[in-house]
Amino acid sequence: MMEVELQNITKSYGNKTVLKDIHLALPNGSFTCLLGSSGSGKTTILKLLAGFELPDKGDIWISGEKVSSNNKLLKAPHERGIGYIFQDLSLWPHLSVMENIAFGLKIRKVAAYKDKVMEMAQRLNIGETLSKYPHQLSGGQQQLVAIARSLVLEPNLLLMDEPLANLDVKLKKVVREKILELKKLLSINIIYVSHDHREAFTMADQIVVLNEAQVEAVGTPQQIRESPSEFIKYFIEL
Ligand SMILES: Nc1ncnc2c1ncn2[C@@H]1O[C@H](COP(=O)(O)OP(=O)(O)OP(=O)(O)O)[C@@H](O)[C@H]1O
Repeated sequence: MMEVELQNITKSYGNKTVLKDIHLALPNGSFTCLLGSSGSGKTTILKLLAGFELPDKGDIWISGEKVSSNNKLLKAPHERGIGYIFQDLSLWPHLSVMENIAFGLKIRKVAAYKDKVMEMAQRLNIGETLSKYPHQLSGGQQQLVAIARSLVLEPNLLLMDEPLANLDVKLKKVVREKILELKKLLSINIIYVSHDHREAFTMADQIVVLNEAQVEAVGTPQQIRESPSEFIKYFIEL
């Protein structure tokens, strides 16, 4: 089954076409990286999936359900079972780590929220930080809090927009390994935006390369490496 399908999606802002007749199908259980230069429409795809923006044309399907059709919203963002992690983590500075991670669960009135928060924090090795505040944590720990806050809501699909961009090389490695570990453990679908092709090639099982509002190539890292177009050779420095 396809977890996500974009069918003939077109999106413009003013007279600028950001996505042009995009067709994408991402199978269940996949870890997909969207690669492409700045302004190629990667974040726009995530926003369309999350329901924060609507396409001008085309249908979007998530977990077998049509969530938008042309510029009509059929399923609201909070009903889509999606977690979203921005580059700017948007942690609440005045709330403890425990309260940050519990935020969505409390809104949903989940009675056993403390147990769920503690279990997720243990999995991510941030159990010791629960009573601290975001400014008392390292960049990597803050990143893990943002990931915990999304995963504790048990989304089917996790959208990550350059989540490691602000971390140093060592922390990047640690968080990257954690993400892969969780992906296996929770069998969650991930769509991950990156500028860094090395990151994409080591983490993803499917890569989508965007170029000038269109899909340049889709394939496993091996397929992309074996038959790269001229643009991909240039972009990825093959
Ligand atoms: N709300 C908006 N209003 C007008 N233009 C927008 C809006 N959001 C995005 N754009 C434009 O759409 C294009 C694609 O933006 P998008 O953020 O999807 O690119 P991206 O591939 O994620 O880029 P980056 O790698 O720099 O984050 C850019 O030219 C951007 O300026």
